[in-house]
Amino acid sequence: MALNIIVQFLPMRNRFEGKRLCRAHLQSEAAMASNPKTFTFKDVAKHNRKKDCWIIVRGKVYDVTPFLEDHPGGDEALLSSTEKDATVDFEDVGHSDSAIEMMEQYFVGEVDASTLPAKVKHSPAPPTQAHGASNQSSGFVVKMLQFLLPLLILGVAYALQYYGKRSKLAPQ
Ligand code: HEM
Repeated sequence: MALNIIVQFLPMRNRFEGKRLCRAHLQSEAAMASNPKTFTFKDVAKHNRKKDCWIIVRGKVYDVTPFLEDHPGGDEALLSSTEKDATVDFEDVGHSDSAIEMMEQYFVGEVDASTLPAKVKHSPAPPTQAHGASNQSSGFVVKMLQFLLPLLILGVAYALQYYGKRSKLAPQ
């Protein structure tokens, strides 16, 4: 029943998008929408080439091979998003609503979340105590030099002037 409703709806959607699809295609598309295929991460990661490029975004798998040439962000952005969970990369770009709508046509299934590789933490390690201390002391030395250097120059200038005068006054 649900499948029939989807099959009836899909031709309208595809006519609107200017596509002509046969009934068998529509039925398989409808079946996939109601019962998506589940892939392991390893299976998806195999599709990592220009001629066969799959990406994972928010747990869903997209075959973006036909979109590589047309992707406004370039094919490299999509190719470098293979073999990983590209959700963060995708979201960092701030894709528009129309980009998100476009994704639907490349949807091929879902990824088994338990097969995804563990997330790598990219946050920088907190500075160690010794590192922080050496930074603080070098900052202090720089400040002292900034204060002392003009005084030192003044002192030398004064001393030169003083000894210059004395040597002039001294009997020949
Ligand atoms: C099925 C998946 C994707 C679709 C349908 C898609 C679609 C689009 C579209 C329509 C744009 C134009 C701007 C917009 O409307 O937001 C765009 C830009 C872009 N996309 Fe994607 N994209 C996908 C996946 C990705 C992924 C995984 C990356 C990885 C980083 C990516 C990187 C970019 C970049 C860098 C831009 C250019 C942004 C700019 O110049 O401002 N896209 N994409």
